[in-house]
Amino acid sequence: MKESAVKKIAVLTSGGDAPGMNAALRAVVRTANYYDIECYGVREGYNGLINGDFLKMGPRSVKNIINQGGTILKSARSMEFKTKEGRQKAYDHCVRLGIDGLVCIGGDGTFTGAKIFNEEFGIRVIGVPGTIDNDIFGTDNTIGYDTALNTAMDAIDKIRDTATSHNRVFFVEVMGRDAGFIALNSGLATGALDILIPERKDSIEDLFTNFRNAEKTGKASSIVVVAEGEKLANVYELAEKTKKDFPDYDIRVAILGHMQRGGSPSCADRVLASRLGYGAVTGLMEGKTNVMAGMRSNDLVYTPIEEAIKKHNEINEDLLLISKILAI
Ligand SMILES: Nc1ncnc2c1ncn2[C@@H]1O[C@H](COP(=O)(O)OP(=O)(O)OP(=O)(O)O)[C@@H](O)[C@H]1O
Ligand SMILES: O=P(O)(O)OC[C@H]1O[C@](O)(CO)[C@@H](O)[C@@H]1O
Ligand SMILES: [Mg+2]
Repeated sequence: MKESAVKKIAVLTSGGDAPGMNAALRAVVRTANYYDIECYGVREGYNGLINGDFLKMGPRSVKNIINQGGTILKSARSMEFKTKEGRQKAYDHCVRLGIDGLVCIGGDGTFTGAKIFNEEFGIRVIGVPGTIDNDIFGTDNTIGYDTALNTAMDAIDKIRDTATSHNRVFFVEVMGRDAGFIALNSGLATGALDILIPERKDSIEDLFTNFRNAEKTGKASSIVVVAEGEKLANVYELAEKTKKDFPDYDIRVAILGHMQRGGSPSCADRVLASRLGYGAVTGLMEGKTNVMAGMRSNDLVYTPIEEAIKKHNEINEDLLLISKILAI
């Protein structure tokens, strides 16, 4: 490899934590070490950058974390980084330490911040997609999504046991403030009667038609999976509306919540995190900046951050159709 474009890099985790962030951090630190690049960890996302909360990291600083959920660097949603003054403080710390490249592990908000930081101060930045939401263009999956999906699936399977035993209808809310990927795939995987996601315009009449069709085939219990960001109504309102039209239904609501963000990363997430962490460091070394390292069709690819956040991963409408056909 020709001479590296960076000599001293920093890495941070930001936004909602995601299983596999630690595996990505490990990959960044150890790849940097392999290529003789100094590496600093930044605590608590962009807040640590603003407050100068850096720690020098070497191969042993990331021992025993490949299998750990959460992020040992901790994460934050930093309001101050959204201000010019906050970013100036962050840049001053980078200059003081001689940081010439920054690896930002997080979601679309984290990438937006990284892009602005790069454009304002010229410091090299590279994004690693770490979010359970899977809402980033330029990578087939984001780190943490597979684990969260499996956590949601396991939980809904358990709800199915009790729903079936009591002939009940369950509205289950899964995470995704603006994205329906977890809802769509966990719903398909658990045989949900209906799946409601923010990317699609849903109607209560369609939902009720599904209930009626299910009744006709003798279905005695049902699960409806609803993304947190569903626009039609939240799970409690959906349950209330349904009860009005179907007074005989015994309805319950379950919100899976933050359990979906925790836990040991799946094999797929650990492999993805290792490959993208490696790709982030080698990308910076090759002089890449303002891009995200992603995995598409099993290949490491770099996408401009602008595209990664603007294009948003597309929902596969076929999955909704398949789910509808198979659920009744
Ligand atoms: N417009 C912006 N300008 C500067 N910084 C930003 C901007 N948007 C987001 N950030 C920074 O990125 C952080 C993380 O963003 P956000 O809270 O949206 O999470 P995320 O990275 O999208 O992850 P997830 O959606 O998985 O929780 C914000 O708290 C903020 O510090
Ligand atoms: O933990 P917080 O800050 O309430 O954020 C919750 C949001 O974060 C996410 O889990 C993504 O990290 C979204 O799915 C969810 O809407
Ligand atoms: Mg986000």
